[in-house]
Amino acid sequence: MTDKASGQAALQALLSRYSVGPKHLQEPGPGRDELALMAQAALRAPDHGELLPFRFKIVQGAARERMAQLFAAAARAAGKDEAAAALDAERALRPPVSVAVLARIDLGHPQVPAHEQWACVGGALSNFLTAAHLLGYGGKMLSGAKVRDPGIQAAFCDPGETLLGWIALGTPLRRPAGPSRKGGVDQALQDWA
Ligand SMILES: Cc1cc2nc3c(=O)[nH]c(=O)nc-3n(C[C@H](O)[C@H](O)[C@H](O)COP(=O)(O)O)c2cc1C
Repeated sequence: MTDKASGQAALQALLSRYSVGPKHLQEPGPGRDELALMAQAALRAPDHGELLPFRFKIVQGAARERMAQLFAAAARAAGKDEAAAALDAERALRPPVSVAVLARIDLGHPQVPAHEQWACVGGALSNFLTAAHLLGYGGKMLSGAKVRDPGIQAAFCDPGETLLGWIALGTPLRRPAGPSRKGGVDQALQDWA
């Protein structure tokens, strides 16, 4: 429990979170301690059986170059031309920090079905993004067909893991403030009778 005043302030801050795409991110990205706080927030997602069905992998510094090469190779493998491959490589280099999101779903778990584990992964991802926002960073979860590229999967995943994509993180150039195209509370919250 938090006291009401600080809870209201935190809630207002949460309600102002919108995704900020890589085009609108600049240096500096979050540091190691801030990323650890984001991971701590992710760990507060409801997790039936405490299975920890997610992992985050930080891509920063020189690792961004390596990821850019992988993105370009995946683009070529998908039949894209050199200009398109260069654009895909740029996607790895543009955000100051990217964080790969991996799910490890135990399909044979006796108590916790796969959909409950996926719900935890979604909660973790959302908490991570919210923590980034509360620390003053912008972020956006991005995927694309490249998450299914065998070379990229081999580079990021242990056996049995699924690559969801990457959270692009950095200092926002602007604060997006909706409105979202999504439906509102009346669609999301209904009475059951
Ligand atoms: C797993 C996952 C993958 C996503 N991949 C993409 C993507 O490749 N491109 C994209 O524009 N949005 C993608 N999105 C959606 C954005 O991250 C974002 O949620 C959406 O633009 C809505 O913005 P909002 O977070 O401000 O509501 C993805 C979301 C999730 C959860």
